[in-house]
Amino acid sequence: MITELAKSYDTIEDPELIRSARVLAASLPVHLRQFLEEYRLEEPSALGVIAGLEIDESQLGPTPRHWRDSQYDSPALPQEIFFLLCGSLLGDVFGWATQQAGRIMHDVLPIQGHEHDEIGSNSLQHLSWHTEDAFHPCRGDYVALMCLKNPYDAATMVCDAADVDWSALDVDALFEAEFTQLPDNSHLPDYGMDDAGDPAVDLLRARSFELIRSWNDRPVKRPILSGDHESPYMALDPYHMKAEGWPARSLRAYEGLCRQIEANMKDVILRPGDCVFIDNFRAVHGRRSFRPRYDGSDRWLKRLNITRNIRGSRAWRPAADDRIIY
Ligand SMILES: NC(=[NH2+])NCCC[C@H](N)C(=O)O
Ligand SMILES: O=C(O)CCC(=O)C(=O)O
Ligand SMILES: [Fe+2]
Repeated sequence: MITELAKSYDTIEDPELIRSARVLAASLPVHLRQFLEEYRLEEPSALGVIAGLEIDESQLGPTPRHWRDSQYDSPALPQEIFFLLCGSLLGDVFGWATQQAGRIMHDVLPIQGHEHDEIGSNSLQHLSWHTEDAFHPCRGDYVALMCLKNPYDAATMVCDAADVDWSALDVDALFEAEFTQLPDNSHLPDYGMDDAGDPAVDLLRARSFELIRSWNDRPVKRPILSGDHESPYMALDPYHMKAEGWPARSLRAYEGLCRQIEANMKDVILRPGDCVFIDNFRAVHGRRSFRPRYDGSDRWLKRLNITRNIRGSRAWRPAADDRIIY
């Protein structure tokens, strides 16, 4: 089915394909749809894995040197479609104007020159654990990763909120709007920008970069936890947090949470064909360091952001069916 579908599209970014995704997903096997629906509704785990998708590495060809080189003629288009359909059963996929040139399907791969930068395309330096897009009020409910290659078993790290002993923490303090979360580096023009080839889009993107940059100067105070006090949702990216001026109680509560998260972090090694859905409210994640090769055989993942409430970002999008947040 996905091989047939792939013949009709040039790129996964085709708005017609993205718009049809949930309708097309109705043709996926019922046990798969059931699995994703239970994962979404019951929250049995912060991690849902669909394994067994066929990947022929010889057919994939070399890992691109940059996400910029991957959008057209993708050798993995059938797999990308499968991943899109599965993700669309959890919610609506979306992208950021300020990340990977406003694409919806991201690449996670090591980029030459980024080895020691704090960004997903680094390698020799670990990627410190975080909530995906923690700084943004429109952050996704899920961040999904599909593995195409991982020859040296670089580990993704995940901490499930279910493994945190909330009774030992000052949960009430973490529900208070006392915490400053700054934008992460992947939304900086240096990393995320590319020419759209359309002056109107380029102008909108420039405004979006400027808005996000302005949050560095005037950080908003927000809670780290939300939802149920016994089994809370969390949003934090400590690398991009500034503890300056926080009340002593808030700081203590935050440090206690970070210690627990670090103690409960687990390695998950993605294998080619694994589609991993991370609950971005119930887990934080990161990645261990590895040595990149830059010879075409490097680790290569695809990434999707998924929201259960696309209307929540309507003020940030030019049209109801536009999936890019500006
Ligand atoms: N601590 C961090 N580095 N947070 C940001 C995470 C990486 C970011 N999502 C990226 O695409 O690169
Ligand atoms: O590479 C991984 O396994 C995770 C990447 C990630 O968390 C990110 O790019 O934000
Ligand atoms: Fe991430």
